[in-house]
Amino acid sequence: MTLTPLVYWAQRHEEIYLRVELTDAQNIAVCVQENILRFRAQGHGAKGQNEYEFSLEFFLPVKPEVSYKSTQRQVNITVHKEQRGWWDRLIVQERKPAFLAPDFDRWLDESDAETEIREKEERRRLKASRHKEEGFVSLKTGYLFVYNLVQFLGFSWIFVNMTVRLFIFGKDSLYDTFHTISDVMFFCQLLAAVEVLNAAFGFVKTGVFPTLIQVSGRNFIIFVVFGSLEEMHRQPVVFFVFYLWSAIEIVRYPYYMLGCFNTEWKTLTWLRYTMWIPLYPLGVLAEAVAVIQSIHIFDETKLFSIPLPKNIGTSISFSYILHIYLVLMFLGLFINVRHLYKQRKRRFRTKKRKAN
Ligand SMILES: CCCCCCCCCCCCC/C=C/C(=O)SCCNC(=O)CCNC(=O)[C@H](O)C(C)(C)COP(=O)(O)OP(=O)(O)OC[C@H]1O[C@@H](n2cnc3c(N)ncnc32)[C@H](O)[C@@H]1OP(=O)(O)O
Repeated sequence: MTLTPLVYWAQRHEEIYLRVELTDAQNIAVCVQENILRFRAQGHGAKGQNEYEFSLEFFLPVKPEVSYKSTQRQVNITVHKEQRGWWDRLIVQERKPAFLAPDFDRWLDESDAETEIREKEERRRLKASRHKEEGFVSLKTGYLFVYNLVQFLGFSWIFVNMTVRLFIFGKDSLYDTFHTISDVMFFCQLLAAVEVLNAAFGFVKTGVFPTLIQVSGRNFIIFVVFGSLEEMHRQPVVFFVFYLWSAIEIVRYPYYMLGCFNTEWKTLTWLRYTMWIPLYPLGVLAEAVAVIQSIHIFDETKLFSIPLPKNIGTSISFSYILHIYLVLMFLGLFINVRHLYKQRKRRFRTKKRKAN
């Protein structure tokens, strides 16, 4: 006599779930042919240890591929509907066989199943966007780390080179700073333009304006005042400007590098948010000296002077721009000192709050 196990079923829009009540099922054979599912297995069912089998002809077409998973207590079968939809019943016969019952553990009505799909979709979407976000974050971190590393190496080379040369050649080293250092300084300062973009695109949590002032201020000095006037190349002021710039950067960039990995070294943080106090005014002062020294050279050489129509005059000297720039410099100094003061307060206030 054929023994039939108890079979519980539930459906979703795309699948049918069958739970066959057989413990320690072995030699399981499940297949779907001509829309009929046939099951046979040995196991412990309602009639003890025996061979059990059943077959079901589905209400609507299903795919022939069937998957099952056997656990100690039951065999779970999943069948995929040929077409997505909600079935009125499981099998073609209107009268349901005695061994078949709804699986109330998995039972959902149509609208609940739709909600479940929507929730699943939402979860999948969230996971995908989190994945994308994580990918973006790690790409951003990698990019920032490499950028900061390159700048750190560049400015360290400048600082160490200048220090060593100062020790070896003493005062003489002040006169050829431009020749020995300017290439690397050009490179680092050009690259620093990236910082304005970083701030503009929100890659780093900072204002665009202070960064713009910083980068354009320095680039004006190095490319226009020093770069375009050979007479400026041998001025000791080049040494002071470069030394003051690089002194802060060999601290600032490693601070950012650690920040990329949410790490911090307290001494470095303190230096980053303290060294600017003497360095920034000194740096701007050195730059102002350079600008003042260059004024008469621009006047004499008429470099960058703006030609005027003959009836008005000869030309407008670039030194007028430099005078305006001198005023802007101190305005820029004021804006950035205020910005750095706020950053310092924010940094140390958060630290204190965290420590409490
Ligand atoms: C419209 C144009 C007008 C032009 C007019 C020109 C006038 C020019 C006048 C001024 C001329 C100035 C010339 C410069 C002279 C000198 O430099 S003198 C030497 C001393 N200098 C300094 O001490 C200044 C050094 N520079 C800076 O500090 C910056 O460039 C800054 C823009 C002034 C301030 O930096 P900012 O990013 O705003 O502050 P931070 O606290 O450091 O950073 C904020 C958060 O952002 C994170 N972050 C920033 N950059 C990076 C990065 N590259 N990588 C990773 N992370 C970064 C940083 O970690 C902070 O995050 P939190 O730690 O989470 O807070």
